[in-house]
Amino acid sequence: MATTLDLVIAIGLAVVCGAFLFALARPKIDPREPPVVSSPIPFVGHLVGMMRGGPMYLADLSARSRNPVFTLPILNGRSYVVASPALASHVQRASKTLQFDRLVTEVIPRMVRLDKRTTTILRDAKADEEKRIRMNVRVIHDYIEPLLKPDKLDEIGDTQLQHFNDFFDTIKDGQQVDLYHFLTREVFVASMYSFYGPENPFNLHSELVEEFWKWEGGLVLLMLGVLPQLTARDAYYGLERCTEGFTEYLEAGRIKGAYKMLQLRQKAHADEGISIPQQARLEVGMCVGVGVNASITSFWLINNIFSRAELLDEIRTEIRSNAMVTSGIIYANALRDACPLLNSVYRETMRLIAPLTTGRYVVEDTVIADTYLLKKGMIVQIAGGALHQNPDIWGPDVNEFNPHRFLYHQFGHKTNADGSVPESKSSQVHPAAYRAFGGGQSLCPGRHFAQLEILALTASMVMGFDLLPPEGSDRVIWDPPKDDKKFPLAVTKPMRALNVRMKRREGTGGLRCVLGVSKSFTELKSLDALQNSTEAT
Ligand code: HEM
Repeated sequence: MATTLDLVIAIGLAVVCGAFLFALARPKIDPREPPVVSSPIPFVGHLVGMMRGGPMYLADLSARSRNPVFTLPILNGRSYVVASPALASHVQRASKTLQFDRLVTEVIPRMVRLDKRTTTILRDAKADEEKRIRMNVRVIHDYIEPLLKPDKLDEIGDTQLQHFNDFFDTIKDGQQVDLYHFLTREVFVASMYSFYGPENPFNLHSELVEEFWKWEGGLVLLMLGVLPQLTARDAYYGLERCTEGFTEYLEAGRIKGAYKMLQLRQKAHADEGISIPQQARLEVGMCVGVGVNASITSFWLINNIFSRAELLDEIRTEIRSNAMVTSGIIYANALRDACPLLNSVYRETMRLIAPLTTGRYVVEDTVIADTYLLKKGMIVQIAGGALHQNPDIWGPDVNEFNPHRFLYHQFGHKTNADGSVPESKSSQVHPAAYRAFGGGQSLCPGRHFAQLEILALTASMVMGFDLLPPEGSDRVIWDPPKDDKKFPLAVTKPMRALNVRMKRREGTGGLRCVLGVSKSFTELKSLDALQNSTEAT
């Protein structure tokens, strides 16, 4: 019979053997690599931490480590985490050897379950060797970025705003809604209409809208790929149904009604020999970019404004004075160019809900800032959560919503101890600290469109409606907790419904938000004054 001593010896031996094996298997780290931050659980500790704590896990590690970049040993490799704006810039600039597109071609096939053949086409393993630009990068540079520049948004922006205007017309006075569901679905449906045309799958088969959100909501589990029909059932079948919808759309040639950039993108896929059902999967993936982040951001922006009565008043005054020619028309371009408070609140909202981590694949050993060695085959993460939550960057109120943080500059200012925002250039935040739209090679090409649509939707709500407690309640319970413990593929969602009753403000029936691109706001104002004086005489 084993004695207690035998047991102690056995455990001791096991610990020694375990430590020996661990030391053998541990990756050899070059002293020039960034300092290591270990986890108490070997091999998988950081993976588990990231899965369970999401962006906040990296933010916590960064606060503890206080190094601008550090190394996380994971399995038999490692990942580097960048937590300083200056180093983020260095990583962005080294785009030849720290590649975003290599990572994308690893992630997309898992997201939309591409077959091997299509995955091989996307990865284009010989591209670097043969000095060719991968197809997905070409599509972004040649079609997507140029056709989403501010001066190209007239037509598509007009369609989107028209969709919003029609939507607001259908709202019944006193209608009760869960604000999150209500707004996200409208922004998503409008975006699909504007980008994929009136015959888009979601317009023809409205049940696909919820199928899409089921897929998007279960993406992380789906991408793990362990028996996805069982472990990520809703996401799996949501993706299959949306794929069927897009297959029918492509087979029927309905892409002819889509925005030009998507037609060109689809042609590039077809030219590479990608089959229609596989192209359909790539279109489902594109819908995340086009329709998800802006939907969720609109909700938080509206929550943040309406939950603060004084701020709501100030923003109403700003829009009325600076973006409305007559009481019935809001000029969307003036929202962008002449409403600093609204824009500041927009950016501050995203600072708090978009702790997005951007990755780069190290294709060759690279030294950044003449100091840190990043080894080939590893992944570098620019940790948006760590950067957005750092009091050394943003000031002592980093965790608070400060509507004035971006009032004087789009990069923001580090606040004073009392939360006031200095105007001085010396307190201006480093441009690479703000990660809501990524940066460098992966800077979001849709950011101008996003700003246009989100500000337009918000202004229409702010000027057109009061949001009151639902029947039977005496107050609106604003600020739902954020679901920020998940590994972020998109901006953070709320963890509960936000129920409100929508009351139309007096005299705002027929309110429209339009682009008014052809003339500056000042010109429009003077034209209006002229017209009014002519009418009066
Ligand atoms: C508030 C709204 C939005 C946010 C917060 C956002 C955020 C981002 C971020 C962080 C990235 C870089 C991803 C990475 O580095 O890993 C990105 C990429 C991208 N976004 Fe956006 N985005 C928004 C709206 C849009 C819109 C409206 C469109 C299209 C109309 C769009 C299209 C894209 C595309 C195509 C990419 C991929 C770029 C590439 O592969 O180089 N986004 N977005």
